[in-house]
Amino acid sequence: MDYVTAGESHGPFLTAIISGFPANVPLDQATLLNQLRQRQVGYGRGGRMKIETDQVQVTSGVRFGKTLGSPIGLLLANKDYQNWQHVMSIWNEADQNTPENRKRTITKPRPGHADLVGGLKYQHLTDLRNVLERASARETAMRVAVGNLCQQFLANFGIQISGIVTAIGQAELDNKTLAHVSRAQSATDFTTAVILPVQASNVRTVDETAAQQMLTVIDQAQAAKTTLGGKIRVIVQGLPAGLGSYVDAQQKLDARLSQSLMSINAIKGVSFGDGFTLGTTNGRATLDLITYKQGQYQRLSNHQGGLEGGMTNGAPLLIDLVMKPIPTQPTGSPTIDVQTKEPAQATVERSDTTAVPAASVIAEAMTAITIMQAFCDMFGADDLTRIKRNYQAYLDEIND
Ligand SMILES: Cc1cc2nc3c(=O)[nH]c(=O)nc-3n(C[C@H](O)[C@H](O)[C@H](O)COP(=O)(O)O)c2cc1C
Ligand SMILES: C=C(O[C@@H]1CC(C(=O)O)=C[C@@H](OP(=O)(O)O)[C@H]1O)C(=O)O
Repeated sequence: MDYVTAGESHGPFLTAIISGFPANVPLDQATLLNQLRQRQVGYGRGGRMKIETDQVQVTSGVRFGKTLGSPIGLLLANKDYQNWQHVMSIWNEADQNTPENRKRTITKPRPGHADLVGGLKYQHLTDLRNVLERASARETAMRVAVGNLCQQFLANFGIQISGIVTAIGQAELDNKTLAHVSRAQSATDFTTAVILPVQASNVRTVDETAAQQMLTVIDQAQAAKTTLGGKIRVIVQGLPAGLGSYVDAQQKLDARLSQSLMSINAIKGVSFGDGFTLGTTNGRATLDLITYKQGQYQRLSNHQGGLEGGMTNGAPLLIDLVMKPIPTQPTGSPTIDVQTKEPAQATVERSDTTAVPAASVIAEAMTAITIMQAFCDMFGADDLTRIKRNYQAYLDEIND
């Protein structure tokens, strides 16, 4: 299974083509649309999210609610395109010289964005909009759609992925709450508790008090005309041991997950299990000791985050991400105009105060894509029933 997306932030559509998605997988449209909505509604988003109501259309590869095994086409209209038709004109060269377009031409690169280096690399210095339109995180709407189809596939095997906000700026979940959501004493404890964010808060965290603090720091940042980043924990429950491999660098699942999660805009770090604290702990305290109970190998702890040697070990995956603060500052930031080479203020368009809640949804999607790829590598990718048979045979073999 693989996919490609296309689309500019203010262009007419985002599109995706997914190839190699197995046949006969039931898909639910409401689940797909709800996941897209989750990406949009996070507290701290700017004006753009008031314009859009992301509604993805499935254009191929699905019939009567089930996949056909043929490429799945997805189409998502940017409502904001109505306001940008001339600026984003696809064929009409004359549109380049309208006063409206001249006003929207960008020559003052924003630090923290792809603007400057993208302009140098692709020869777009006369209008950096040619860079930022694709570098924008708008494209992640389509990745969430692709990822949700993967989540729906994985649900057939009891695999559940939760992306939870653990910090926004200084407002952080306390250690006890963090431990509660992810560091139970044995691997089996995890499978009983499905982790869901507190829905009402719109910050996708798991604790009401922390949610209130997060809302407050977002309001404070907005009032102070600055922006915030934060942290996210992704938890994957219900995994079999053995996804990924130790035999080739490219097959290592921790490496593949890192690549896919780091590809989310503004994510600056990924760690697994106890992560960076492993570097300051002694070895004995970090081992997840092995037991054998009721015909299954189990672990007494989960310091490694469910991965050993590039493979899942049957414990839940625990992945932490850090997101930098939104780079565009409401008051602008000093830069250099690439036409005049003179100091200038970077271009400011409307912007989010924070997008950590949205990124937690995108993180679920990227994790689902990578896990599904590893799953299909191992159990096949043609037909759901056959994949289920292969999966069951493997479980019977390793659990005997
Ligand atoms: C969901 C989401 C929304 C974002 N919204 C904005 C925004 O409104 N303004 C902004 O400056 N950056 C925003 N970003 C971050 C930029 O896209 C990102 O920092 C930029 O493309 C540079 O990429 P890098 O930070 O990965 O190096 C957002 C990121 C995500 C994931
Ligand atoms: C459009 C989305 O996020 C955008 C990501 C983004 C950026 O620079 O990454 C900048 C903003 O775009 P605009 O300039 O149109 O307001 C965000 O709104 C989205 O998440 O769907």
